[in-house]
Amino acid sequence: MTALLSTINLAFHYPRRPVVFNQLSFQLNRGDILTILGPNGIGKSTLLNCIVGGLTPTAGQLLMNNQPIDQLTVRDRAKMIAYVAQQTANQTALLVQDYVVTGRTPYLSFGQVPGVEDYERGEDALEKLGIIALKDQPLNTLSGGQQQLVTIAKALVQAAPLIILDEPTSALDFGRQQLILELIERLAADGYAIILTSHNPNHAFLLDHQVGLFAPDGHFTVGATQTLLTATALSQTYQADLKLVYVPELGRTICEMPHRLVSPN
Ligand SMILES: Nc1ncnc2c1ncn2[C@@H]1O[C@H](COP(=O)(O)OP(=O)(O)OP(=O)(O)O)[C@@H](O)[C@H]1O
Repeated sequence: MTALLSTINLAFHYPRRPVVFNQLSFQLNRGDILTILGPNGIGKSTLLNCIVGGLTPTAGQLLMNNQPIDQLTVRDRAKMIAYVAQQTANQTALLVQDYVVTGRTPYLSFGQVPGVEDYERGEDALEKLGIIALKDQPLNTLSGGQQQLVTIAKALVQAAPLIILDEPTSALDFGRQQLILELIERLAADGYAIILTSHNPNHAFLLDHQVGLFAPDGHFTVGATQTLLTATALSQTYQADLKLVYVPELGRTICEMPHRLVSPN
């Protein structure tokens, strides 16, 4: 079977800076979820940026359906990959519904304005994310978490088979985190492939698909959550003493910090 996305021996370094990653390979098919974990500053966003074309890998290949991604036009790439960058405050005064519908740009010809169907898709996405009530509000009047949900809605209307989410839950409360993780599961069940980054290993345990784990030396390993995420691997990754606990009520393992952060004398 042809993989939707293949990264083959990918390497990257910023100009005059050390290597961020090297010999990085993995494949992703429709229906797959890859949760990327790793310490701060290790290269998670850089890897995503290479995949979406914001950065050019210094070595290796990136293929989409066996075709080099850099041979796709910008428009075709946008039809294949929807990308939600790490959350920063968005100062645009566009109304939420008008902003979300810009996700339809790859499907519009030059100068064509979005039509009723595009707006309906936008409303659908806002409904899915539970924020339809915000549709007439200017984006720059929303909270960080609300903006994060809006940018995910924009990615959904792009209707690309690969959705890349850089820390999609970073600004969200517990309930909204659950909503996004459920949405990711539903999208995968509908045949989308999803790559997300997270600082919370429990997101990987909850999603229970594939994990991409950056070690502190930049080495990247991909595997099934249950196999790859051992207490030793996670403690090494985060340079912390972490415990894995099986919780019968949840029917799964969770990752926790030790009971006491500082032992009593
Ligand atoms: N534009 C840039 N120029 C030079 N170095 C950069 C640039 N952007 C990032 N870096 C460096 O590349 C490395 C990887 O950064 P990246 O943002 O990919 O890490 P990350 O794993 O996403 O981090 P975090 O979890 O903190 O968001 C870091 O050492 C960072 O300082």
